[in-house]
Amino acid sequence: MSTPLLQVQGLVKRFGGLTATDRLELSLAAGETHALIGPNGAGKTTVMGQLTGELLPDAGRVLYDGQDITRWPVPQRALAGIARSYQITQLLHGFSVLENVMLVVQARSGHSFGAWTPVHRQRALTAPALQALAQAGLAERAHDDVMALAHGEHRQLELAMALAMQPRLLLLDEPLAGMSQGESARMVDLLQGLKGRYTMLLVEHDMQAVFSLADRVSVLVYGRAIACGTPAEVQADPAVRSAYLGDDHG
Ligand SMILES: Nc1ncnc2c1ncn2[C@@H]1O[C@H](COP(=O)(O)OP(=O)(O)OP(=O)(O)O)[C@@H](O)[C@H]1O
Repeated sequence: MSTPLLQVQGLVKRFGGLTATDRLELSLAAGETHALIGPNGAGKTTVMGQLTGELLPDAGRVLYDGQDITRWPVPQRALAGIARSYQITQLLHGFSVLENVMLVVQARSGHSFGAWTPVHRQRALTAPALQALAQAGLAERAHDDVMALAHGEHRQLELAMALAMQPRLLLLDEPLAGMSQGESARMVDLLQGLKGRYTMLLVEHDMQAVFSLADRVSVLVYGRAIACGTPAEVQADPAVRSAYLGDDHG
């Protein structure tokens, strides 16, 4: 069996007396879509933060492509291909959708394009930015001001910006949050189209979406993974049903 793209081993994160991540084990094969679910406060966002490098664990290791990245800072992980898509509050207003994504491409490229002619520079940034927008279903909005986007399109732009990082591991933090039914269905379709091309870790409260998208699901309760398996296995697990899916409540 090939090395998993992501391995989380014995991860622990404490906030004072609270153990938000409790000896977590997680493994994602390359190309897998893995959902992390659990009730409010279970520790899902805290895990995401430790994968991006925004939070440092108190114990345990994070291995990415076989390398120990536990202490790597955020930019190093991003350049290695770990991208997080979550609600971005700092879009550049007054700039187009395309220009906002081009800035991500420029940051990702790691150089200033100083020696390039404007035409070459423009092309080097535009083509990958347009490709990311197309993958996120926003190509036709490329030249509109970001302010003109509807909520669902805003979330698509966040996905495009994560894709512009050319990730191998895509961390999706509640991509359906606040969406209408129609917008959710569109986003699920888009994510369905990305399946297999990226390794994805999905945190999401919409169970219908989770069970339709994920190859495997890990269930977190009080920071601990109480179950991990296919959507069918997890839905049938008695511990999951009583702790999370509300079996006890009919
Ligand atoms: N910076 C922090 N300082 C102190 N406690 C924190 C901090 N961040 C999270 N917590 C606590 O850690 C626990 C896990 O929080 P976390 O946000 O990771 O849960 P979650 O599963 O993402 O919840 P939700 O589904 O509501 O987003 C919660 O009890 C939360 O209050």
